[in-house]
Amino acid sequence: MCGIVALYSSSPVNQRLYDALLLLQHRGQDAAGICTVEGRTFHMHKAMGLVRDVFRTRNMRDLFGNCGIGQVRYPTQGNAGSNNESQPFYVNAPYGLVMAHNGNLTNAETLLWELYDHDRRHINTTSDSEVLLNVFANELQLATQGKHLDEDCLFDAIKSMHKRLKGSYAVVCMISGHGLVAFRDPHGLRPLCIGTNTAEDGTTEYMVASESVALEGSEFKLLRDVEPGEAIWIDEKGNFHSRQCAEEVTMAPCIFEYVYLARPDSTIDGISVYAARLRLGEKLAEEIKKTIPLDEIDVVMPIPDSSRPAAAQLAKVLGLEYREGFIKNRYVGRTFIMPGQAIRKKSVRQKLNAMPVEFKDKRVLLVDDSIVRGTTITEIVKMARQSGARKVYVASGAPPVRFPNVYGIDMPTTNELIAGNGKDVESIRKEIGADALVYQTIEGMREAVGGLNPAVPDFDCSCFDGRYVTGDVSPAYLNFIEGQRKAAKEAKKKAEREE
Ligand SMILES: O=P(O)(O)OC[C@H]1O[C@H](OP(=O)(O)OP(=O)(O)O)[C@H](O)[C@@H]1O
Ligand SMILES: NC(=O)CC[C@H](N)C(=O)O
Ligand SMILES: [Mg+2]
Repeated sequence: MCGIVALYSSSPVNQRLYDALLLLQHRGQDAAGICTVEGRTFHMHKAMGLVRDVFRTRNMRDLFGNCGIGQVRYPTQGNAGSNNESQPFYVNAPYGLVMAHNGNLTNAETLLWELYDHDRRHINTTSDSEVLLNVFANELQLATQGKHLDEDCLFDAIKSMHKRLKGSYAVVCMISGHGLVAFRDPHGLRPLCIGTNTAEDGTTEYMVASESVALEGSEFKLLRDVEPGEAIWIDEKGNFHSRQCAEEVTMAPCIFEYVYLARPDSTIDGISVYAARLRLGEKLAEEIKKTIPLDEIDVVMPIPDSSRPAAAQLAKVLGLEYREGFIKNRYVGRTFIMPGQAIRKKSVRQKLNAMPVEFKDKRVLLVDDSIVRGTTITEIVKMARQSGARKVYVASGAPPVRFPNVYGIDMPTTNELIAGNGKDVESIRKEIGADALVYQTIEGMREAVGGLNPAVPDFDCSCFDGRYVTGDVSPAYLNFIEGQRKAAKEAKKKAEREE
């Protein structure tokens, strides 16, 4: 889950791309990059770090042009912590292409060898996004052979590309001299929306972004979501074209966007993330009623930040007091999307601090949006007890996360999940040291989110139910990923020892 953005305007875009990336920062903290185009020349700056650290005034000044794309990265494949794998990626033929990707290709390995052996293309990193760019480049090259690039050949190229790719991909791309392209995979796994604005000179400006919050922050109006499988093209003259390019479309956006990933003030596929979180709180309240006598709970507390709407609504529905017992250090980023378990663990304590006055002799119900590796909640339960809580109950707005995610969230192996390998709730409760543990049900979660837009027929809930909508994720593939992860960890340890 990276954040991506594209902007087409009649005036310079550098500052507004920067501002949009700041609004998407919660989607990726590893690296950031912007590429603009001036005439046929690309200007790019990208590096590891947060948006505010990556871009200095001198870098911003060099980003000339009225069209551009940007990305904030949260790595899922390839090297985390590598400057070379920050995005956008560039390839010089055909035309000159730059691309930013949110998602994860599940057949990157196969494509890599096809690109070497058959398409004669060189990939210089271990990122699946560079693979994706080169598949697109190859298909565009073939579709435009002996022709000028027009709507038909561009969309034909995307059609052929969809046939080769597996996994999740929301993409923004610039073709030098030919404008801006954006597309979404046939399941719509990762979000992508379009907004418009009327510029001072009366022309229409377009922005495409992972989340509507990025559009609104730049005073754009949300036009609509990009449909699963659809591609849009804003040509060099500013004309808008769109076409469905996938043969089979089965919409199933990732439900985890609503649970945790997206900002609450975004609307994705017609569903307000905030409204979804309130309803997740209501559904969770029903489960609590079945498990913990309400007169044994003195106070409900959120684990800041993402669980706040659900916890507040849950407290309201149950008629319980809602208090903020944990204060968040606003200068520490999101813990879950940090690379490496050691840094995640350390960050929880740096990020959240308990206020003893809210805990002393109380029976507290702590609500989090999700429990994934259990890093946060294990520390938090300890902190609540150290602060004098008499009883510590825990409730999770999402069901147990039992299966790896292969569509752009970094949970690649079952063994690192606290509920992995079918572990029962009682064992998890003991492991986190809570007096009671209540999870949302899968049906409750689906109803809470899906009930807000019946036009979304299905959701990807693979990390909860093990059903992978792309149909190509076998146990052998999951083992392969697990092996890759282990090898990467060992290589890193070895490198550290040799340093
Ligand atoms: O079980 P874990 O592996 O610890 O992961 C789950 C936790 O991580 C996330 O918080 P995070 O600190 O990333 O962000 P937030 O401030 O948006 O809640 C999420 O909201 C849970 O609190
Ligand atoms: N989370 C994402 O969207 C990651 C994009 C890409 N797979 C990478 O690792 O850089
Ligand atoms: Mg959290």
